[in-house]
Amino acid sequence: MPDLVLWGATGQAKVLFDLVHGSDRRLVGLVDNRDIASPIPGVPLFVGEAGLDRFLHGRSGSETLIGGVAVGGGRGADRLMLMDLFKARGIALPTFVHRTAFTAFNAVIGEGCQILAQAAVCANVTLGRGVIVNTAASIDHDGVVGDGVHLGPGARLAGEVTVEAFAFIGTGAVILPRVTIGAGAMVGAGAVVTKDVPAGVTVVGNPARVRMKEGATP
Ligand SMILES: CC(=O)SCCNC(=O)CCNC(=O)[C@H](O)C(C)(C)COP(=O)(O)OP(=O)(O)OC[C@H]1O[C@@H](n2cnc3c(N)ncnc32)[C@H](O)[C@@H]1OP(=O)(O)O
Repeated sequence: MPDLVLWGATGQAKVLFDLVHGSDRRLVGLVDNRDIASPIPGVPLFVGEAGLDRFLHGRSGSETLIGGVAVGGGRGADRLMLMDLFKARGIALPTFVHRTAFTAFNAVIGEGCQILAQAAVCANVTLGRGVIVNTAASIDHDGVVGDGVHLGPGARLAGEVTVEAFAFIGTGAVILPRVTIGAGAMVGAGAVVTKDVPAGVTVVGNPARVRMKEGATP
């Protein structure tokens, strides 16, 4: 039975703990940059990289150690950086797929992805590294989703949608067919995106429009 260590001790850690519950993976440690109480009874929390190294040195037994990064929101770049930090210590990064999720036989799923309860990753979809497909989110046929993207709960991508690296699609957003969401863009919860979204901007509403910061000139 592999032992699992998670970086991140917030809601996403609770979700991944539930995902592995009853499986052959056993959560044995949490790491977080903050010195907080462990949110999971009986699972110790270690603080920062130094804490991770203390945890590793204190381990006994021969169980394989695997890692997961429980960092959600729009923090895809942090997620990939923390994955690399685990890899540098020889900790493998499996993909987590909830038992109720659907993944097509020909979907290509990158290292360290998290596909949560009732999510759907459909035919010919490609996911990069460290992608979160949150609860009941779906990516229809031929979707291409870049590294570190997060699709929030219930987000719906129609066919042939592209989401570039580190974009964050909010809860319940809908992306129409063949649209491209640019790198690092943020799609607000509930938005309906009908046209391509440039890199780095935030869009909200139906139809989705770029949200201007106060004082910004259009
Ligand atoms: C399991 C999980 O929970 S995973 C996490 C999932 N998280 C999400 O889905 C969150 C997605 N985030 C959002 O939708 C955010 O509201 C954002 C990114 C669009 C905007 O966030 P902020 O920049 O902090 O905006 P802020 O809350 O200050 O609101 C600014 C204005 O935009 C409006 N607004 C904010 N979000 C939205 C939205 N999704 N749709 C329409 N309008 C919105 C606000 O009402 C406010 O309007 P006002 O100025 O007229 O009062």
